[in-house]
Amino acid sequence: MPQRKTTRQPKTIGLSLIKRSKSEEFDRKATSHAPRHQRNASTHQRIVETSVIYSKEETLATVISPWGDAERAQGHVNQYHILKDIGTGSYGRVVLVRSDQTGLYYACKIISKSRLRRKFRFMPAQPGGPSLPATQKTCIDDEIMATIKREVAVLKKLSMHPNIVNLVEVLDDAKEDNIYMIFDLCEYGPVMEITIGQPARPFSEELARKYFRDVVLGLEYLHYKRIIHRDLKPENLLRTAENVVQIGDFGISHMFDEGDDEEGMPNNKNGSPLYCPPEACLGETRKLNGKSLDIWSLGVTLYCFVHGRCPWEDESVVELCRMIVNESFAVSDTLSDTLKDLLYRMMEKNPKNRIQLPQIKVHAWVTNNGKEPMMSTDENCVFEDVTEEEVAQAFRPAMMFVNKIMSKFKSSQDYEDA
Ligand SMILES: Nc1ncnc2c1ncn2[C@@H]1O[C@H](COP(=O)(O)OP(=O)(O)OP(=O)(O)O)[C@@H](O)[C@H]1O
Repeated sequence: MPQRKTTRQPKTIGLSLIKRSKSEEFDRKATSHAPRHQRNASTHQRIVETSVIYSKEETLATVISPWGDAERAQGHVNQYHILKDIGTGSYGRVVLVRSDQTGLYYACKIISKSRLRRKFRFMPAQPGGPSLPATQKTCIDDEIMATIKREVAVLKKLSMHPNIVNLVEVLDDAKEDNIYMIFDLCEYGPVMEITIGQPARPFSEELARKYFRDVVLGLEYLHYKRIIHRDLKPENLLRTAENVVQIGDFGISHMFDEGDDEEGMPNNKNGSPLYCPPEACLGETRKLNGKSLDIWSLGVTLYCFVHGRCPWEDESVVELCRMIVNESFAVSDTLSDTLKDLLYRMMEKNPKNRIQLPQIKVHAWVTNNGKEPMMSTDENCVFEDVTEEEVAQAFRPAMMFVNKIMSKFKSSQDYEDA
C-alpha cells in the first residue's frame, strides 16, 4: 500500500505518556504509521510575525513539561512561558515553551542579535574595544536583521511539509536584542545522537526504514524547492510525538537555480565532516553537485541508523577526510542484502555514479521488496507554489548570505576550538 498522505495539525501532548528517551519504547510502534492527513495546497498555514514583545515577568507556578517532569517556568515572552533548555545551536539557545493561548508546547529558538554580531565579528567583541561609527553599526544591524528575516522566509516556504520542522511564529521587536522563533515541538528530539567512540543503540531495519522514508520525503520536497540541506545527519532529524521524523536546522542550506544544480554549489566545507562526501573533502573541488552531497550525507545517516556509529570516525578532520576519500566502509553481516546494496549506492565515492532520490524511492529495501511503495513526487510536492520572482528575491540572497556568515562563524569557532 502507498504511504498515507500527511499534513500538519496542532498537537496536544499526552503528558503522562511522553518521555524524551532514545529509540526503545518506539521500536514497538515504529511501523504503525502516525495518523496523517491530506497533503495539498490548502494545507498552507500562515506563520505569525509578531513585532511587539511585551512581557518577561513570570507569574506562573510549577507546571508539568511534556516529558512529565515538574518544571518551574523561567520567564515568559508574550504568550509563551519558558520552561527549560532543550539545546544550543549556532544561533543561540533552544527552549521548551508553553503557549497560554493554545496550551500547547513548542520549541523556541532564541537568537541574540548582539551574540550574532560578536560571533561573526561584525563588531568588537570586548566592551571598550575599538568601536565602529554609529552609521556603520546601524548598517550592520540592518544586515543582521535582514539575514534572520530571510532565513525565516526560507523556513516559511518549507514549513508546510510534514517531514520538515514547522515554524509557527516569529517574535521580533526592534527594541529587543532577542528574536524568538517558535517551532512545533519535536518531543523526542534528535532521532539518534552520534558520539565518536560511543556507539548508539542501532535501530532495527524496520525502524530504520520507517525513519528513512520520512526523511526521503522531506528531502525530496527540499530539492523540489531547490534547496540543498548540506547538513543532513541524525542530530538534525527530529522526532515528533507521533513518531514522524522531520528535517531541521537549515543554517547552512544552499539555494540553487533551475538548471544550475549540476556541479553548481560552492564547496565551502560547512557541513559536519563525518557526513561529508569525498568530493567535499577534496580541497581542489570548488563546485559540488548539491543533490549528490545530500544523498551521501543521507547514506551516512542511514548507516548510523543501523550501526549506531558512522562508517568512518576519527577525531582528526584531516585523517577523517583521508579515510572518506580512500577507504571503503564495513557493513554489519546481519544487514539484509538489499540494505547493504542501498548503502553502497548512496555512499558511492564518485558523485556521478551515486544513486539519486528517484531511484532511492523505488529501491527494494526502501519499498520493502515492493510491498510498501513510496508516494509519488506529485503527491509529495503539491504544496503552495513559489514564483520565480519570490525565489529570486527572498531565497537566493538569504541562503548566500547565511552561507557567508555561517562560514565566517565556523572558521572563527574552529579558531577558538583550536
Ligand atoms: N522543534 C524542535 N523540537 C525539539 N527540539 C528541537 C527543535 N529544534 C531544535 N531542537 C533541539 O535544539 C537543539 C539546538 O538546535 P539548533 O537547530 O538550533 O542547532 P543545532 O542543530 O544543534 O546546531 P547548529 O545550528 O550549530 O547546527 C538541538 O539539540 C535540537 O535537537
